[in-house]
Amino acid sequence: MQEEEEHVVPLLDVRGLRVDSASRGLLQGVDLTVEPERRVGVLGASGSGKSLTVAAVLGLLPPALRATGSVRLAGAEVLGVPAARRPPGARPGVVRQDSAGALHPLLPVGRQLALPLGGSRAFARARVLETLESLGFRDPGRIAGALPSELSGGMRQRVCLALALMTPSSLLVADEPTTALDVVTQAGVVSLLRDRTGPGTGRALLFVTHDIAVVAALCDELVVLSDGRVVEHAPVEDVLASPGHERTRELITAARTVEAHLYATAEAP
Ligand SMILES: Nc1ncnc2c1ncn2[C@@H]1O[C@H](COP(=O)(O)OP(=O)(O)OP(=O)(O)O)[C@@H](O)[C@H]1O
Repeated sequence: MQEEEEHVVPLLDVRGLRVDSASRGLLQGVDLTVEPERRVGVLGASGSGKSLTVAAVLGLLPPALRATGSVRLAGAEVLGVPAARRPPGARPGVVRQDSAGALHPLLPVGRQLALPLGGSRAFARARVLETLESLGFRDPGRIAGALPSELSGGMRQRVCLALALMTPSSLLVADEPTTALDVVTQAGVVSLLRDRTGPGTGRALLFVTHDIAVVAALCDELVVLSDGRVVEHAPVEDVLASPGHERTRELITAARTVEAHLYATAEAP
């Protein structure tokens, strides 16, 4: 008897995604899947197509660009459908590099966090305080009453993560969330993302970055984009041990060079 192959339905299934401007092709047919509770890193040099791919997943492509292909999220076709018109499960939570821009500047963060929640005010407040506390805020009541401008960059990034966790979607999209942070704060955000996504959490992660070291610390799989195409998609440890594409080798070599330089600088008298 033939052994039955395990078939996992992807949570996110991007197929043949092309994005064209009036003058040229920007994405040349991106294929990308994220299975439930997996953490997938998307790596690529500047201009390789990471932001456009994420924008298509989030429903944020600029109207002047033409997109074809398919983006299925939690069973729904969502290519070209803005987040507000999608079923709740197909509106991913998002954490971006620009935490200040992602939050309303004049609304206390507790009120912003309560917006996606239904139920009574007391229920929403309890849920907000509990989420803030679970993300390491020692005085969640004070944070809930603060304006975004009254928080540090790292604190704002944790508030954005709290906001993303309020959404009912099983996909969290993180677009360069640690780039603007110092190394210690960066490590804290990576560790929170690791706790809140992956096996047993009910959430998968699509993590976009330039930083291969962060992908190695956080992700199960790595997708490498180059010139608007996926050139490699494999488990992280396999890619690091034996990169299958020239572009991946370049990214790994570049990361090692930076690391070696940092060590040399740190050890210099
Ligand atoms: N609105 C737009 N109109 C025309 N071209 C665009 C637009 N947005 C992006 N592009 C082009 O599409 C290509 C991919 O851009 P994208 O922003 O996805 O790259 P990226 O990998 O996210 O780069 P970075 O790491 O620098 O953010 C680039 O050549 C970029 O110039």
